[in-house]
Amino acid sequence: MDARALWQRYQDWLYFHEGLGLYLDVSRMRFDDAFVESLQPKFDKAFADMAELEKGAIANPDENRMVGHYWLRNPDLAPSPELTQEIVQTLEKIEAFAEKVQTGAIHPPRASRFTDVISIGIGGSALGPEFVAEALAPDFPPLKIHFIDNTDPAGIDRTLNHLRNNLASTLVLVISKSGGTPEPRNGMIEVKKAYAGHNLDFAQYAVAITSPDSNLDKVAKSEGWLARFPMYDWVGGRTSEMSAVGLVPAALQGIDVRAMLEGAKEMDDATRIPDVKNNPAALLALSWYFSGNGRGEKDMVVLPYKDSLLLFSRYLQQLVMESLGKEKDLDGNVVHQGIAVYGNKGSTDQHAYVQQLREGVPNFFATFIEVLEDRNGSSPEIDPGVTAGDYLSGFLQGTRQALYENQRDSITVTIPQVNPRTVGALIALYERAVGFYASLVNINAYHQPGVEAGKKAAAVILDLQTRVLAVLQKEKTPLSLGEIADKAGAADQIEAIYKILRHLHANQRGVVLQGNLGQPSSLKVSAS
Ligand SMILES: O=P(O)(O)OC[C@H]1O[C@](O)(CO)[C@@H](O)[C@@H]1O
Repeated sequence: MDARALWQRYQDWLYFHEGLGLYLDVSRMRFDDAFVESLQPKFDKAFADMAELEKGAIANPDENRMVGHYWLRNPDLAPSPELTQEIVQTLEKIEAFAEKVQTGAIHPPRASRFTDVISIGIGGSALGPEFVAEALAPDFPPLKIHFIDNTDPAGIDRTLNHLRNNLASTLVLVISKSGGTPEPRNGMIEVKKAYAGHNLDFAQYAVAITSPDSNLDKVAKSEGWLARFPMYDWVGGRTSEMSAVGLVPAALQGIDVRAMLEGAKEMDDATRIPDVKNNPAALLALSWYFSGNGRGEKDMVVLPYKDSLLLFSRYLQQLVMESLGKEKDLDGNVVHQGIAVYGNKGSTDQHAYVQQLREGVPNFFATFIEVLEDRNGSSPEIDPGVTAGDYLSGFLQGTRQALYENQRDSITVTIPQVNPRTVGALIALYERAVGFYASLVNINAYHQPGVEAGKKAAAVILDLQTRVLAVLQKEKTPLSLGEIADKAGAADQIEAIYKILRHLHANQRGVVLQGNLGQPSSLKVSAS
């Protein structure tokens, strides 16, 4: 296509949301009109499915749940007055709590203000808060946020070491929808011990964000934690940023949560329009479908050209891959769906993997996120008439063009600036696009059966560890791995047993390995 025709295509397909100042350009995805036409029946169904879902239909059949994250930003849409009221009241409660913490009306026992906050959670209970903190927290927030989003002991130590002198003024959020996920539970227990080690009463620092009556909720209630906020069963973890999960940490950092909700609401309104060309989420879903033949054959590379949006790709990774990565479709056929997502930020990535994007395996499509405003205030000139922001803008355009010339398609989302409204809108845009795409490929976007397999397998390993340690404690003489496996009644688990013992040995946990470490079968194991 020559430059003139491309310019025409750009204008023909350009979507612009006036209220948000958001543009979506899908002109560099090479679909034609016939393709768009062919997807129309699927889109008719996707629009109808979405309307049902918003009315409260059970859209997550295996978990028998409604899917209502859209109601969080427009509570009047909730299917019952009780739900509407609950959403409104929770938001008011969050704002009141954040204000009291910031003004010192709620303060820790030994300090006049909370200065820091540790947010403990994983997956949907971490990625949204992390993305939003990186994107929107002021340079000098009223409370500085720190995350524990894993069960990595060294990671937990690092966070606690940074806070060693401030623990007495650090609030702790424990975020877990189920209230039973091992990683946040472990984080909570370790942090609780650290507080006890400093003679601090954890309950006076702790806030729970979880489903009412979950294990976490029960602990928080019985121990009299500072506050508890509800997580609703009709909000999935990966779409929970605008529930208490995301709003509590955001509000504590002084981020305008109402503006975030407003931006999301405006985007939700725009993505309700049942017309593909005038619906930005439908345009995204169409582009994804085109690129990967409706089978996820191409990866989504997300490249925001703005440092503060660094974590957007990580956030989208869960939203897209946990929602779309499914073995079976809604009719039970094995389909192995999904779209792989990765990315970091431009122009930084141009000096890393963009080389492969331009010349290597053409197994992806790019999504550029462009921010029109360079910075708050004016920019110095780097060269005559040229600023650092001009470079950034030039690099984005240049990369988009270089990819296109080499048959690599891309989408560009442009926002006027990174602010609570546009971040709320971006989240809402992708949430809806994922919903539409799931409908196009006929899968349930709202469950995650695959994640359970890993959790169950880990539980089996921990149980095996207990059995193996019991065997070793009884024995006087060193045993081979095979002997331990037999005695533990787990002859078929010898490799797992070896790895458990090697890990315990490395951590001086009462296990000694003797022999050639490179030849596991030569090892003799004893309790120390
Ligand atoms: O908030 P929870 O219940 O601790 O779950 C954390 C994450 O774990 C998952 O359930 C997957 O294991 C995600 O869907 C969820 O966001």
